[in-house]
Amino acid sequence: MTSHPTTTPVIVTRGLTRHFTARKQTVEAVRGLDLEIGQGELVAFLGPNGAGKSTTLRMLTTLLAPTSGTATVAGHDVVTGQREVRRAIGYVGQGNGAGHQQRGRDELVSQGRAHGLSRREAHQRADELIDDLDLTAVADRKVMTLSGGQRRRLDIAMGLVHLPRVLFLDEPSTGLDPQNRANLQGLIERLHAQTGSTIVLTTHYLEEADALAERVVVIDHGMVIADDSASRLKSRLGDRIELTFDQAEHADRAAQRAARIPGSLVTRTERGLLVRAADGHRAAPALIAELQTAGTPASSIEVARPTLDDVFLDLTGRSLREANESTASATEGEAA
Ligand SMILES: Nc1ncnc2c1ncn2[C@@H]1O[C@H](COP(=O)(O)OP(=O)(O)OP(=O)(O)O)[C@@H](O)[C@H]1O
Repeated sequence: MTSHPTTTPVIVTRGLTRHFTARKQTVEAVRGLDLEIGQGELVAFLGPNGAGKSTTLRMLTTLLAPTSGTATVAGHDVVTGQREVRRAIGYVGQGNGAGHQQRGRDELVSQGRAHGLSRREAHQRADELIDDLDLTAVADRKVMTLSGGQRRRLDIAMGLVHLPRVLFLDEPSTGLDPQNRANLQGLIERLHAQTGSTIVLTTHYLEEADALAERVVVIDHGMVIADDSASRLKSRLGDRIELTFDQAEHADRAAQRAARIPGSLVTRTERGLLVRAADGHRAAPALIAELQTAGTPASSIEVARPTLDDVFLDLTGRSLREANESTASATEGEAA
């Protein structure tokens, strides 16, 4: 289940663990993470709220010390080589990094100066980033007047000022509308292609992990439960063919026929059959034709390619979409 980087690892964790104790209760936020991420990979940590994604990121960015285990980033230990790690990385947290009253351009220049660039270099770098992150029209406005999407782009620009080898983005598109989310994803892909730097982001959006990441590390209850490309994770599960029949004996005969589809897994349902097969979408037309010829036609058929939510459901017995929705409504309830 684990995919190994083909390039030199830039992030390595061994048994990385973090516990929190609050009101005499211990929360095992991250439980023994073993990961290797290669130079230039674009990786998404995907998991429901509270899975341990941010805690992992905060340990990798030296903001939080591990309870046990080790992690190295760009060859430096996150505990003993904090300063070196910080120099090698950019980190964009969930909050906004730029000051509200400042202009975006000034914030970028100050950030460059803080990283040791000369005034001229800092201005030059700010210009480049404003261009790269589509901020030209708004760079001279006060940060507080920017839209959510524009602020996220400015935050990412802030994280990139010092040309980091590794960029960490904690839930970059949370709170953005679908259009801005899509724009931001396009931008992250473009940055990755342009700079070749390693990008690690956390998300609980299935579509985002699917569309963006070359590698999806699925985290649940503080542990890695799957680690591969989205397409491989899904293809292992197989397409889903759902057939319904007017007569039970037709379904019986169809089950025998469907069992001959290579690698298929056939289950009887109340009204028919559920078939899982790697190339189900290709096998389905022949199956329908055969059932028709045999005089046992299906009354309806639905073919669906698996989603990452199906993968999560298969691994945990829970839907990630529902897990997120229930946490969101619980949080709204608390806030009310
Ligand atoms: N400072 C803290 N004190 C106590 N518990 C904490 C603290 N930080 C995180 N936790 C707990 O650790 C667990 C993992 O939290 P974490 O923020 O890493 O999850 P996450 O996967 O990033 O979730 P989200 O998508 O909501 O950001 C949760 O149960 C959370 O409540």
